[in-house]
Amino acid sequence: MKNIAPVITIDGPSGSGKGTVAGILAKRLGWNLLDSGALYRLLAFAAHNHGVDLTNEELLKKLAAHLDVQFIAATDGQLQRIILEGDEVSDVIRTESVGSGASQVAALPAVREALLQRQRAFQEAPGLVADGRDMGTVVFPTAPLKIFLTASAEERARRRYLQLKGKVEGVSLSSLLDEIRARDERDTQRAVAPLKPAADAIQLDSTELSIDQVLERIMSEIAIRDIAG
Ligand SMILES: Nc1ncnc2c1ncn2[C@@H]1O[C@H](COP(=O)(O)OP(=O)(O)OP(=O)(O)O)[C@@H](O)[C@H]1O
Ligand SMILES: Nc1ccn([C@H]2C[C@H](O)[C@@H](COP(=O)(O)O)O2)c(=O)n1
Repeated sequence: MKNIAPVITIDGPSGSGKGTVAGILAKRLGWNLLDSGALYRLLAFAAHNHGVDLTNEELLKKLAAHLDVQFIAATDGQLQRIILEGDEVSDVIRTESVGSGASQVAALPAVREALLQRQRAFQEAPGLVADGRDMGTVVFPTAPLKIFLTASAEERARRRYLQLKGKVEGVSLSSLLDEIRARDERDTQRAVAPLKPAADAIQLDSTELSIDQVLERIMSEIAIRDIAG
């Protein structure tokens, strides 16, 4: 039964709204959720804690293969929680510096290979919503619905600024825009599994759309395909 569970993939650059939309969609459908970026973030965070250099592909591959992580599904009153080696890290892995480290380790082929099966194991009944950079191109290439969600870099930086302002000290719109552009460049230009739309993905530019409007568009694609029962 495991591999026939349908998958909806949502790929796109940082700050385009993938995680937000994927979380709401999974809850609405009662499906499982894979936040694949969290795995790369966890690896970068664990590497830092264990003193492993972010360019040491051999050691990172081993760390990725043995990453002791637990995803605790969201409930009505609580967001999804992530536990790494016994400690809750749901918030600390969300900083832009961990994101940048994640983007560096994600460019290493051995790391991607080590995390592949772990990601595919999330494909369980009744279905899976998976967000990331290569969900539709590499991890779930036969998914019946693939969304490629974008927004202008300026709008993505603005969203991130609003998200972090008041929570993180010294956050500035211009440095967030620089970081977003640097991450876009690394994620799209890497040799292995670069960020790009799958040939059969529906491209959605959310620059001028609210979260509800994005969800509405995706729900109509789900209805057209009749994939959620
Ligand atoms: N359509 C939208 N309009 C306005 N704000 C949005 C929209 N979509 C998402 N946001 C907000 O933008 C911020 C970033 O969204 P989110 O974390 O979902 O992006 P992401 O693509 O998953 O980023 P990352 O890949 O870095 O994890 C959040 O604060 C979210 O509430
Ligand atoms: N499927 C994925 C998911 C993430 N990454 C890398 C590239 C991102 O910059 C970084 C952090 O992801 P985020 O949490 O911001 O979605 O991880 C990837 O290469 N492939």
